[in-house]
Amino acid sequence: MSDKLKNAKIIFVVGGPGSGKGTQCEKVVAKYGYTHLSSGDLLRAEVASGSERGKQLSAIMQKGELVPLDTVLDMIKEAMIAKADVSKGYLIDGYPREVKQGEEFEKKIGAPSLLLYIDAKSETMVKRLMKRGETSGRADDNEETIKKRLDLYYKATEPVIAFYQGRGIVRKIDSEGSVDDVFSNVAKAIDSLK
Ligand SMILES: Nc1ncnc2c1ncn2[C@@H]1O[C@H](COP(=O)(O)OP(=O)(O)OP(=O)(O)O)[C@@H](O)[C@H]1O
Ligand SMILES: Nc1ncnc2c1ncn2[C@H]1C[C@H](O)[C@@H](COP(=O)(O)O)O1
Ligand SMILES: [Mg+2]
Repeated sequence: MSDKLKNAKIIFVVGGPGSGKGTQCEKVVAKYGYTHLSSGDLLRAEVASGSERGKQLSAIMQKGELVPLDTVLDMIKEAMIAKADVSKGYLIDGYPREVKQGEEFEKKIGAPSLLLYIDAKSETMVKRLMKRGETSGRADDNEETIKKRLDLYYKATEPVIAFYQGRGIVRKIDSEGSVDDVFSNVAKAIDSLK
C-alpha cells in the first residue's frame, strides 16, 4: 500500500459501456470536488501520445478487450499519487473490470469505501454508444466493438459487483432516467458516506 494514499477516500464507479459513468463522474466533480480518474481516459491519453506502448494498447482497445492489469493499475496509481496532496477523494471510473483488478488495487493502493454501480439496459447502452460514436472519435464506438465490450462486461465485470456486494459497499444506481435524475441518486449515495 502507498503511504501517500493511505487515508484516501476511494469510490469505484462500475457499469457497462455507455451506462453513463463518465457523465455522472463529471457531475460529482462539479458538486464535490473529487478527483475523477477514468482508466479508459488514461489509456486513451497513452494512445494519443504515440508511444510504442500506446500502439499496443490501441490494438487491444479497438478489439474491445481488456489491457493487462499491471499497465492500467500502474497508470491509476501514478495519477492518484500526482493528486494526493490536493484530492478530497477519488472516483475510479471503469476500474475494476474484473475481480482480480479489485484485489490488486487493494494490495497496492487501498480499499474503496463505496462502489457506485451505474446500471442501464443493454439496449440503452448500445443506443447511447452509437449516438456518442457520431462525434466521439473513439475507435471502439462502433457496432462490432460495442458488442464485444458488452459481452466482456457481463462476463468479467458483473462478478466485481457481486464481490463488493458481499462487503456491503455497493449502491446500485438506475441510469435509465435523465442525467439529472440519475445524479440525484448518485449524490444521495455519496452523501451517505459522510
Ligand atoms: N442518463 C442519460 N441519459 C441520456 N444519455 C446519457 C445519460 N448518461 C449518459 N448519456 C450519454 O450516453 C453516452 C455515454 O455516456 P458516458 O460516456 O458517460 O458513458 P460511460 O459509462 O463512461 O461509457 P464508456 O464505458 O464507454 O466510457 C454519452 O454520449 C452521454 O452523453
Ligand atoms: N480497468 C481496465 N482494465 C483493462 N482494460 C481497460 C480498463 N479500463 C479501460 N480499459 C480498456 C478496455 C476498454 O474497452 C477501453 C475503453 O474503456 P472505457 O472505460 O470504456 O473508456 O479501455
Ligand atoms: Mg467513460
